[in-house]
Amino acid sequence: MPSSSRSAKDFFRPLAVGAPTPPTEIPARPSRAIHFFDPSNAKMAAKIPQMVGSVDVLLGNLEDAVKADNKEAAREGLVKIAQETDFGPTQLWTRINALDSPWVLDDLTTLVPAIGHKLDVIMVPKVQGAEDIHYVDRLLAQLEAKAGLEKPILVHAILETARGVANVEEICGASPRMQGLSLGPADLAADRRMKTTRVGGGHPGYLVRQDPDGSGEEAINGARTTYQQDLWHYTIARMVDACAMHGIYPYYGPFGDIADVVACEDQFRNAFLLGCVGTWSLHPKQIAIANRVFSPSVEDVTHARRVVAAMGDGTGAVMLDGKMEDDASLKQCLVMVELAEELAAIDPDLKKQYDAITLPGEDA
Ligand SMILES: CC(=O)SCCNC(=O)CCNC(=O)[C@H](O)C(C)(C)COP(=O)(O)OP(=O)(O)OC[C@H]1O[C@@H](n2cnc3c(N)ncnc32)[C@H](O)[C@@H]1OP(=O)(O)O
Ligand SMILES: O=CC(=O)O
Ligand SMILES: [Mg+2]
Repeated sequence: MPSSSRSAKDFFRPLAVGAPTPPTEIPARPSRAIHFFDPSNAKMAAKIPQMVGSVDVLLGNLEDAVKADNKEAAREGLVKIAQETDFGPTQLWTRINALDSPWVLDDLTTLVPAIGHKLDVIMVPKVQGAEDIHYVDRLLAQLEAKAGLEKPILVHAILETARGVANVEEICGASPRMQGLSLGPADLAADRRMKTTRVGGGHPGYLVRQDPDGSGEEAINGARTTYQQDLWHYTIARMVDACAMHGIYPYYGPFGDIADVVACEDQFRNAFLLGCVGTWSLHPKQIAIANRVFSPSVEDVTHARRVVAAMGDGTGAVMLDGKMEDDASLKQCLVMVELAEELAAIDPDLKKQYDAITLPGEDA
């Protein structure tokens, strides 16, 4: 039973007469990169139609990073772009302003009637608890009913306050519209009073140091290897569990050091390995990084397919390359194979690479 004040029998009922029926399952649509753009920035906005098809999600950002004086222009700009663009296979998302801001009500009451039929997901920032999702859920149902929408708009929460992290499970289970969660490391760091000044990524001061080679002062002050740690491990791990428990999807968030494409790739990969399905892209050059990292490698898909083939009916244990494989490793391999199939369906380059895989005993 979802963690909600609604009873199980009411959970999937529309919250307004005439609103579309909420989904009982959230589709696993590829969303490796959620690419942010400011619809009030003419140069950026002009690039959006050409980006369709090259990125899984285009997100018109209305919140932080849009100047207060441009909030209305951003909202109107998004309406125009959405109305004039055929998004084909690319999803259209928006990030609305915070629920306590002076702009959010107009965001929702403008966007849903104007472009609700094109909006796949609304990202809600600074979500503190289930009550925030309940508010958006009801308002969306009312607006969808009024606009005559047939498909419910999904909701994505950014986890970027200490209270939000403490309430992560109830947020994920607050509505059948919940599509997923993103980490908001910049706001979260501020809210937690962390002593960082960056937008995501690691910090050279957050480390562990190799033990001294002996007990004297010389050993203590001598050369000792240090290992930088991931500041976001705890929060991402909590997000992944909460999302998996509720059948929704976790994402890393922003990586603000646009020039450092290497550390960006590392941060994205940590999130991918822990269970995230995608990340944000703030600059066009981060899209290729996200697409690469959040697509299983040909080597991993090859191995996964070999395990699937070796495991026959999926039970028991077999040896492959000197390693034991059984029902549980098979399940991990199926995650990889299914993801590869989903991505191949929308990415012709990946499809070519995955289709070229041949297993021992198969014809090339
Ligand atoms: C903590 C958070 O809330 S994170 C989420 C909020 N932040 C954002 O959404 C930031 C989005 N990104 C941006 O605003 C910009 O990319 C910035 C400010 C980071 C860098 O912008 P610039 O200094 O203009 O980058 P740069 O000069 O490399 O841009 C190259 C080209 O790409 C365009 N471009 C830059 N970012 C984007 C983008 N996100 N989408 C589309 N086009 C973009 C620029 O307009 C420029 O176009 P041009 O060649 O026609 O002049
Ligand atoms: O909104 C994102 C963040 O890091 O804050
Ligand atoms: Mg934020």
